[in-house]
Amino acid sequence: MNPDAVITVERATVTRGGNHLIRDISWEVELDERWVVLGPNGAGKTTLLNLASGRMHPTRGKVHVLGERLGRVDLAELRTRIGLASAGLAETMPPDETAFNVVLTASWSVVGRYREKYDDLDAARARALLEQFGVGHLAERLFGTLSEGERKRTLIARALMTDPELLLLDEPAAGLDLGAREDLVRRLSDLALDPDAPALVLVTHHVEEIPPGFTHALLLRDGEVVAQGLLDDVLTPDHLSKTFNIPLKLTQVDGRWAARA
Ligand SMILES: Nc1ncnc2c1ncn2[C@@H]1O[C@H](COP(=O)(O)OP(=O)(O)OP(=O)(O)O)[C@@H](O)[C@H]1O
Repeated sequence: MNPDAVITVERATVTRGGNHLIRDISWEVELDERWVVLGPNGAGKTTLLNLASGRMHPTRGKVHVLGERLGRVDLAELRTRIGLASAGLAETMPPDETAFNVVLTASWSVVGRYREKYDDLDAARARALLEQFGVGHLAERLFGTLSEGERKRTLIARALMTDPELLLLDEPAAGLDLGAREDLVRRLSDLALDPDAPALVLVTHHVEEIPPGFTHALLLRDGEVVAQGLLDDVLTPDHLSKTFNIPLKLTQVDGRWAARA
């Protein structure tokens, strides 16, 4: 096995109720890579992320995450090594905890303060991460009172709290206004360019949301791979048109992509 691989998916198929959510997918992510998974609604992006985060097993094929084979490993232990930020996770956060506690409690893999002990280093890390994602001034605000964009940034800070080896971001810019999206893309670009950052996988529907510094892309359609590899090789008008089933023009300016019909 490749010692640098953090995710290895070998011919994985996931079937539910007779439907293939993904079909015969092979994919490898190495520790210094930053991947974008791009595709239309229903393409299988979240399913692939669920495999990568140990939240789902393949019906057929093999998946290794951080050197562990899914199905043969304690998933609770594995998940502490993986940071995940998704809309589904946002809903499980207690609205009456502060943003600071939402980040801090990740160290115990819990969502609310109870009797766990946190030391000063944990508290300092939580504050630094909130600052890094531009929500340091909201540390004492209740999570339920934060805007969509502020909540998303808080959850990315939470996902990084345990210093994970792999960070998975499921549509982090969905629902954000233009200013909030641009701010988030810039912060994710800083993260992508940081050599000490974990391996990154970002799921999105929009090429406009790809932060500079991302290195690879996987394009999905109907549960199958249209193209995958280095971002510049994969992001072509032809591949993108096939992925979204509509003729698309693609431009790249200052490291940012844009697509239109
Ligand atoms: N439990 C299930 N049973 C049957 N079909 C399912 C199940 N879960 C997901 N699907 C279907 O599998 C396909 C892939 O779903 P998935 O959520 O992975 O897509 P996605 O690319 O993340 O979509 P979106 O961009 O809309 O979030 C969809 O057509 C979805 O309806």
